[in-house]
Amino acid sequence: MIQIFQNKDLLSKAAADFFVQKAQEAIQQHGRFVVALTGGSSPVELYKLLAQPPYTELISWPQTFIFWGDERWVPLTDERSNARMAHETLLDHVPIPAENIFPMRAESIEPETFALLYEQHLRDFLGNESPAFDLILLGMGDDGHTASLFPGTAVLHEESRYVQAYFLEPQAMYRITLTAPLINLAKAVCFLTFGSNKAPALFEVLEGKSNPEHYPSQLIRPENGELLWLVDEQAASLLTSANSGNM
Ligand SMILES: O=C1O[C@H](COP(=O)(O)O)[C@@H](O)[C@H](O)[C@H]1O
Repeated sequence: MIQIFQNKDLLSKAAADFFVQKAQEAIQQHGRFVVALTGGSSPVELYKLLAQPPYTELISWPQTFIFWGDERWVPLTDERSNARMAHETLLDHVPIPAENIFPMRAESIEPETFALLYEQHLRDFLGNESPAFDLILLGMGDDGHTASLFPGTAVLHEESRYVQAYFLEPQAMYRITLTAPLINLAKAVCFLTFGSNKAPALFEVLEGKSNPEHYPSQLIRPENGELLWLVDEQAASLLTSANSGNM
């Protein structure tokens, strides 16, 4: 489902409503809410909203468990860290126990080893049979990447591993990412996409030919879960109206 908003503020409010709804549903159904956060610029407003009333009071933070969809392999204090941004905008301002937060980073360990450990932890935490997050938040880059699933990378072809680390040559840094097979087990996946710079890729992802090698966001198709695209009018400017619902 695609929902189109006049601007980023309305989109972020809708994302906050969706987050609260998924948190309340999950806690009512199985006593906890397990979510993977996204990095980048797209979720900043959402995280700030979740840290404020009325949203923050509608979420049971002690029953909320935070993972990440991807990370830059940099120290948690580095300004490029997705976890640092989430702490600054959200996690440092809500009553969530530190032991409920699982950043994709540890010191004194190789990224590939860390990815294996993170995957094992997720399998233990979510259940090995079908490790399904209650919600995965995603952004989409101007090039159609999502999480750290970048165009032309081998990780796009991953079929069995749920977390992978690899060296991303153009950025000269390691990336850690959930893979498409794990993301597609989620009960709900929500993309946040705004700005005219995203319009060409959004058109290709949603209405272009199947080409996940160039537009990795096309890989995200939850098997049994809900897929929601929250998009602003600028990002949606190239979509046909048949594909969208304006809000
Ligand atoms: O590298 C990344 O980029 C994507 C998209 O970022 P945005 O700034 O366009 O929102 C993001 O979803 C991902 O978490 C991040 O590591």
